[in-house]
Amino acid sequence: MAPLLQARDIAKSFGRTPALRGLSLTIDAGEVVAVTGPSGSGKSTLLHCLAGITRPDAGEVRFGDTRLDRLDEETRTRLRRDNFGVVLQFGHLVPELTAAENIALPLMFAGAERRAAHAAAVEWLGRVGAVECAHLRPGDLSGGQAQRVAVARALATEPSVIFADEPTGALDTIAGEQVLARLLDAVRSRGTTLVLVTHDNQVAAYADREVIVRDGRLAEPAEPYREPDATLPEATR
Ligand SMILES: Nc1ncnc2c1ncn2[C@@H]1O[C@H](COP(=O)(O)OP(=O)(O)OP(=O)(O)O)[C@@H](O)[C@H]1O
Repeated sequence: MAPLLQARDIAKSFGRTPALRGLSLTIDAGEVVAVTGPSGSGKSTLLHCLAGITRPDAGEVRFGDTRLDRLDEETRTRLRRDNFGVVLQFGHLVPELTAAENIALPLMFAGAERRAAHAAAVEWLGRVGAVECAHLRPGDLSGGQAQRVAVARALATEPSVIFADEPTGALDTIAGEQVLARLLDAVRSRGTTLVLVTHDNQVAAYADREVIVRDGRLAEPAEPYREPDATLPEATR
């Protein structure tokens, strides 16, 4: 399968603080990849580079055949809007708009007429189990409801990749599991690629693959493959 997202040897510093120090990662279409690692190791910076939000200081980032790191701001923004969905730790919904309007907004940016966008928004709220929230404003939603709305908003434009940065990090276990289950159901049934930053091993366990970031690089697998000890009898190897 052709890789959908590729980072090759990317580096990024903030002032004198190196966040990424030569990291390479390839993600195939339809993969669910969990990005884990210690606090401050560079997970969010990696996500932002892959999503074309941050431009790395060095290295390459590809989405399909397109070099994201070479695009100008305007083209990158358009590409992001057409292809990527983002879910952050605290939904980042527009407080003045209802849940349905929050979801309808990106659909209208993408060219949908208001009434059709609203109907689609309500349908998406149904799919994430939050249809009762349609007319509520973010201030009246629970944390779990707000994250479901944020998930619905990210999914509604039918992006090929969803980038999620600690999407359940602010929720209790049960609410977090429900949000995650809806997100995973939706991406798996549509073949959407999901890049999920999490510090939670239980969340990472739902992914097809876990990559660990340490000090701005990918860590070696925790338990690298070891050759069986040839001096032992076969049955005990
Ligand atoms: N906008 C910024 N300005 C200055 N320093 C930054 C900025 N973003 C990240 N950094 C620094 O870069 C390093 C990596 O940060 P990053 O947020 O990518 O790590 P992380 O693994 O996602 O951390 P956490 O799990 O705590 O969210 C840290 O030292 C951080 O302080």
